Amino acid sequence: MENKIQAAREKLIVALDVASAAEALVLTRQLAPYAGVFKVGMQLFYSAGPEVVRQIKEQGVKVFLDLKLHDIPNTVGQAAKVLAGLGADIINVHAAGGTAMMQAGAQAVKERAAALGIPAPLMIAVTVLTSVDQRIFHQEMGLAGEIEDRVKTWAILTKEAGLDGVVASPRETSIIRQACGKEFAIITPGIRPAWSVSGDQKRIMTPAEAIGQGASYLVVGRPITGSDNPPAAAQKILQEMAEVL
Ligand SMILES: O=c1ccn([C@@H]2O[C@H](COP(=O)(O)O)[C@@H](O)[C@H]2O)c(=O)[nH]1
Repeated sequence: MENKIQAAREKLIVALDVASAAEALVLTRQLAPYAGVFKVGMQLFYSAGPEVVRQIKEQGVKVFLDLKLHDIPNTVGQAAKVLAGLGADIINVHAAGGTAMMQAGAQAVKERAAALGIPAPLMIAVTVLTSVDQRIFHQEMGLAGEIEDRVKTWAILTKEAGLDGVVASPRETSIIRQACGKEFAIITPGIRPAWSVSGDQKRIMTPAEAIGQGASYLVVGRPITGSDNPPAAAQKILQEMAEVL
């Protein structure tokens, strides 16, 4: 079982959606025994600045820099070059920006990492946000068809553009895995243990279900960070993941 707990730890990403480096570092120290990767999103990055990436990495964990770049190819390439220099282990763009945009980001990241002599971070594309359901997809976004078909199309586009994987709901994991193969990274937010509330997340699964579907990584934020006892919540999730590995 200890090996399975370790394997689950490598797959658990904690979303540090907090307003300061101090809060993020307290959570990282408390939760590092249970999670191998910590996610810096827009709230933390915009409030604490780039230095927070290095501070979190000093705790001996990996960093997923979740800034979801989405702009014209030149702008994304230049921004990705800056982000690659921060030492993050995972960086992302939006698949909706298209092939040229994704390639510009991926190429800039590889070149920058090579110039610095550091390992290139995984370059990942966000497909359809997990807060989107069929109604929002059709009526508000004006998009036709089923969400899972769009996710599959964008996952294939992402792979063909040379990126390493996608962010998607755990509900689309098996369809992506079939289309893109076992080496393709599938990062799944929208994780809700049975004992937690869904909040703004729409396309959700439990940690055990997501692992059972073949997700590479599970992103969990509020069920852990919003709990009265974050280490206990993380341990419970880790145990649930390990049981199906
Ligand atoms: O489709 C997406 C893409 C990114 N996220 C991010 O994941 C975490 C989830 O946090 P919870 O508190 O567990 O809901 C959050 O940082 C999002 O920005 C996502 O949820 N869905």
